[in-house]
Amino acid sequence: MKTILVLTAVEAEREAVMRGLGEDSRFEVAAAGVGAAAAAASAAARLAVPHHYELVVAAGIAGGFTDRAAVGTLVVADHIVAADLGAASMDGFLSLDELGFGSSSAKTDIVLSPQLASAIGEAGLTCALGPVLTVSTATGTAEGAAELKRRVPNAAAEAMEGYGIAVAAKNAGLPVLELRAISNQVGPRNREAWRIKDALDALSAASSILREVL
Ligand SMILES: O=C(O)c1cccc(C(=O)CC[C@H]2O[C@@H](n3cnc4c(=O)[nH]cnc43)[C@H](O)[C@@H]2O)c1
Repeated sequence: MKTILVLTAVEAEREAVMRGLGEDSRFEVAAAGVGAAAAAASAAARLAVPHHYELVVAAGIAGGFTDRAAVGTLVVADHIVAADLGAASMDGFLSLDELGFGSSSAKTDIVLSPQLASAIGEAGLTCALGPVLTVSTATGTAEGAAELKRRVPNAAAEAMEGYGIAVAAKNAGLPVLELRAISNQVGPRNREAWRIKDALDALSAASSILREVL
């Protein structure tokens, strides 16, 4: 039996995922640190063990785009997009793809992602299936949110680790999923409005469904 690696950013998210998964020896859950670099380094080090893993899951809380994901709801990524990785120009942002340096978008598992989103919905929770952006700087203004929507019009959420985990998974030849619970809206920064406990509770509930689906 192979192992499913679940990576969160911080310990509170790891504990929330563990609460949902319960005692299931198929899963290894670790807090990798905040940001794509920490997440990629941790994922790559773990995935260096040959033939041990079958799937990698990025999980945690996230900001939701107001038209796609409200606070307390869930998002499953169909694509993971490094939305601020590229170059600024007089004509606007240029992605890695436009620069000819590869792709800033990674596709998540084409079967499991919609299955997980549907199962979460059938359990009575609200779940969107759509692009989850990976950013180095959390958005803090309405203009910033609008610019990200220009780059990825159907973006559902933004977080800070997914693309790093997706690159490590791809390099190891493994599929990837991203599961996010929405703690705040993407837009003007208002840390007091973040509903972290609600999001962590939603993450636990969704992790329990993840266990059933896999
Ligand atoms: O303060 C706490 O108790 C606490 C508990 C759990 C998690 C946190 C975090 O701050 C986690 C940071 C993590 O969350 C993602 N995130 C959440 N909202 C956004 C956002 O609007 N934009 C970008 N990232 C967001 C991100 O992946 C961070 O790594 C605190």
